[in-house]
Amino acid sequence: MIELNVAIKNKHYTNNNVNRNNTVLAQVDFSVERGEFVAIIGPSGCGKTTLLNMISGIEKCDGHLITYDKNDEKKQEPYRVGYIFQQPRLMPWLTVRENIALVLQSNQYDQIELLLTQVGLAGKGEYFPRQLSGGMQRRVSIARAFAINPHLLLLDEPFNSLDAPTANRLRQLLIDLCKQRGTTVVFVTHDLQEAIYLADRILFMSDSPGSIIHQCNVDIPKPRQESGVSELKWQMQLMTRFPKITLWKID
Ligand SMILES: Nc1ncnc2c1ncn2[C@@H]1O[C@H](COP(=O)(O)OP(=O)(O)OP(=O)(O)O)[C@@H](O)[C@H]1O
Repeated sequence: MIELNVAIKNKHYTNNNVNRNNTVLAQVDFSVERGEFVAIIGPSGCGKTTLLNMISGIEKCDGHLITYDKNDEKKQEPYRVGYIFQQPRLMPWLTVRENIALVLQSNQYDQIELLLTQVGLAGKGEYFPRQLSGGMQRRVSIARAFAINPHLLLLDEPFNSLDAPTANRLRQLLIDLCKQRGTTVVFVTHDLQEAIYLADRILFMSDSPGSIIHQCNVDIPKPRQESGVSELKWQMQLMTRFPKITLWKID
């Protein structure tokens, strides 16, 4: 069953200061199945964040078609989209618990402890963001996104600039939470190995203006081992001539 349909003819920004239109996306068409984990990979500046912003509704997209599935058992509820940004974007003056409570109704606060335990932050609810490491702050942003139990979760290079073991632990945490809840995911990255480790399907974006130029299913059982991921990475590189590769080790 289709969860998300995207049909964007083109998206441009008007940069008044240089009196120019900048076309960022052109002919971006794809669908995502319910419960599917799709990674979108492309070079810096090809429009990945813009695409997520359009899907989430942060960015206006008049005339484009972005439709969500309102399936039977959930159709009485508002459609919920979670978004994990490149930076954790926590409110520095609020505690961990208060940062998560921001997205909840007061009758849902009892979930917070369970979420903190699930992301490995039991007992850290009264800490302020400045008292946490970078990896712990990302865990809070993951807990906050899952707190609304999203139908669709969008992630924009959420594990950038973390050391490899921390990033690997958070990737596994993401896989576990999505599996438990059956969350549909669109995950943006510029790291092919990360995409292969996480995704059921990878969409490759061209350089600016961005459009989808290839797609590949990742038919390796999870949990994925480093050898299988590396082998598929080289095959995909050959097939797509995708130039930007970051190597990291799966532990
Ligand atoms: N609000 C804006 N106004 C004008 N131009 C913008 C705006 N937001 C993004 N752009 C331009 O759109 C293009 C794509 O930006 P975007 O952030 O979507 O790319 P990206 O693929 O996510 O890049 P990265 O991987 O480096 O994060 C860039 O040329 C950028 O300058």
